[in-house]
Amino acid sequence: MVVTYTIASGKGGTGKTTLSVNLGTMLAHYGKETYIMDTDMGMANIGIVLGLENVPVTLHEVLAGKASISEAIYEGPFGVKVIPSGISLQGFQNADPEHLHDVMKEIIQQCDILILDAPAGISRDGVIPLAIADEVILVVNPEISSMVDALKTKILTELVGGKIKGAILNRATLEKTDISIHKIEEVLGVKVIGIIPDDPNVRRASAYKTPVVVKYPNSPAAVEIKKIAAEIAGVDVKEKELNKDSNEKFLDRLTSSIIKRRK
Ligand SMILES: Nc1ncnc2c1ncn2[C@@H]1O[C@H](COP(=O)(O)OP(=O)(O)OP(=O)(O)O)[C@@H](O)[C@H]1O
Repeated sequence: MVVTYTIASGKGGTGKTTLSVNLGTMLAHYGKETYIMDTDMGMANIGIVLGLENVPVTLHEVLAGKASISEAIYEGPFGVKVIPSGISLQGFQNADPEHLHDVMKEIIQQCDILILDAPAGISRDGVIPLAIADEVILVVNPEISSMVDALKTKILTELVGGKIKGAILNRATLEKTDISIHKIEEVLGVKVIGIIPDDPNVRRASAYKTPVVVKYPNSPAAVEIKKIAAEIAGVDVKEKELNKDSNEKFLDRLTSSIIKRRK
């Protein structure tokens, strides 16, 4: 059965695109036919982070009725399929998000998992990916403003009949001021399904237009993303593949520090 996940947050810059691209890449690596679609049509980033910014056909043209979806599918790392949105404002203006559901129906005929990278903020168009996915994953940073916006996104998702799978804490640090997992779960009323550390390798990898799980597979952020992907894919990934040993101390320290903290 196909599963569609929307990666959302409310607040901008929490790591939605980073997670969409890296989770999608790993899900493909673990044998799932995975598609990533950039539904952030105004501020499209997936094409940029994967070096697909100059492709001739994007989701914009498909939603404007000028191209078919098969023309807008590109191959990414580990065979993940990518449907970028265009970067031109004209293309954005011509695209009709109301057609997104029909496009999605076509794609799910050919894949196991579809990941929708949602736009930040609460807009009419931004609500569509929250409503049409099977499950929404909230990406939060360990700060109050991120939590407040994630809570709004959760409420909005439920209002439009969507379902939340859980939250991923991204850019976690050992700072005492970081919000604890306990607090996140209490405030959002959802489970935290992954903790990804703040890791300079993420930005380093994006300079090479390559996901961190590919460029720096043993970095702390990559290891945690691989764990989340393995869980979603339902595969038992060997510790060697996760490079658990070399990262164990850092990640264990980070996780227990975050879990223990109470605000
Ligand atoms: N775990 C991390 N460690 C360090 N940097 C990170 C991490 N996750 C994301 N970043 C960086 O944070 C910035 C924002 O990430 P990203 O573009 O994925 O966020 P976004 O939520 O998709 O943003 P937008 O709302 O603008 O679409 C990028 O520069 C990215 O490289």
